[in-house]
Amino acid sequence: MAEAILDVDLLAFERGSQRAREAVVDGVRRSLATGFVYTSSDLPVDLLDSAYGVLQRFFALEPEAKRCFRAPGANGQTGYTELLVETAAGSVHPDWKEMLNWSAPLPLGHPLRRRFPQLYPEQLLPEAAVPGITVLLAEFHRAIADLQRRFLRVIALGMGCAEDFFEEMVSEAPTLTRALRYPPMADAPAQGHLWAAAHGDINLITALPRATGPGLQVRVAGEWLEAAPPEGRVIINTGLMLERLSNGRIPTGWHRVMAPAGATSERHSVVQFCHARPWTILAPVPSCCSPHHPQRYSAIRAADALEEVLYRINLLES
Ligand SMILES: O=C(O)CCC(=O)C(=O)O
Ligand SMILES: [Fe+2]
Repeated sequence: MAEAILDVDLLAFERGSQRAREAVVDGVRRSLATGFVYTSSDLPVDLLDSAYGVLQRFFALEPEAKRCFRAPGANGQTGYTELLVETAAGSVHPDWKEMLNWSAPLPLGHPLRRRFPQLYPEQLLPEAAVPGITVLLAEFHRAIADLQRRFLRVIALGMGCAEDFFEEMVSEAPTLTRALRYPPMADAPAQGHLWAAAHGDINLITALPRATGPGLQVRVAGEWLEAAPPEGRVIINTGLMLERLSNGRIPTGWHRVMAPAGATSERHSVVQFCHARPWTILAPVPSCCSPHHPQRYSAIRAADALEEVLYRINLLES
C-alpha cells in the first residue's frame, strides 16, 4: 500500500509519450491506495481567482441575506445550506461549515431529469445579491467537470478498463460543485464540532482545486496525514462509487477537515463531486475481480446509493 500521496501530471498523460502515459497511470494507481492524488491541471488561475472572489462576497453577507438562497426540497443539491446542517454519517455533531451548491442544469424534458427530478433541481444561485455569479460559477463548474472527466481516463486504464469507460457514465450526471466556508472554531456554539467530521465521499471522484488554508486530512494506514498539495495542484480523492466499481481495489479516500491547533482564521474551499448518471448500475467490473480478488460488492443503482447517503448525512428532507 502506498503511504504517500503522489503528485502526477495529467497534462503529460494527455500530451506525452507512451512511457509518460504509463508512468501517470502507474502513479495514480499507486497513490490511490491512499484514496488521494495530486495532479497538474490547466484550470485557468484567473477563473479560480474570480470564482473565489464572488464566493467570498456571498459568504460575507449577513446570515439573513444568505438564508434567502436556501432551496427547500433540493436536499442540499443546490442553493445555500446553513451552518450545522450536514452531519457526517456516524457523527453526532453537525459540521461547523456553510455551503453553496450548484450543478449544470439539464433541459426540463431530458429523460434523466424527468426520472430523477430531485437530482436535477432548478438551480438557485445568489444572483440578486452577487450579480454575475451565475455565469461565472457555471463556467467554473464546467472547467472542473472537464478536468475530472479527463482524469477518469487515467483511472479507467489503471482499473484494466478501456480508457473511455467512464465517458458515458459521467456525461450529464448530477455532478455537484460545492463552495464551503468554515468559520473560526472559536465561534462554534459548543465543543465537539469539527469543520468536517471524518467521511468518505459518496460519488466516483472528487476534485479540490484550491483551499485558502490548511485543514484537510487524509486517513492513511490508521494515521491522519495533512493533504498539502504543491502550489497550483488539484487534489483528487476517491469516493464510494469508485470503490464499488473497482471491487475495492481503489478504496474510498477517508478524510476530515480540522482547524489547525491555535488557528483563528476561517477557511474557504471548493470541491466538486463527480457523479455517475443516476440510472447507472454500479457493479464491480470484471477486470477488478479474480480468484485473488473475489467480488466483494453487489450491484446498486447510483441514484439509490446516493439517496441512502443523503439520508445518513442529514441532507434528505422529509
Ligand atoms: O474543504 C475541504 O477541503 C474538503 C470538503 C469535503 O471533504 C466535502 O465537502 O466533502
Ligand atoms: Fe469530502
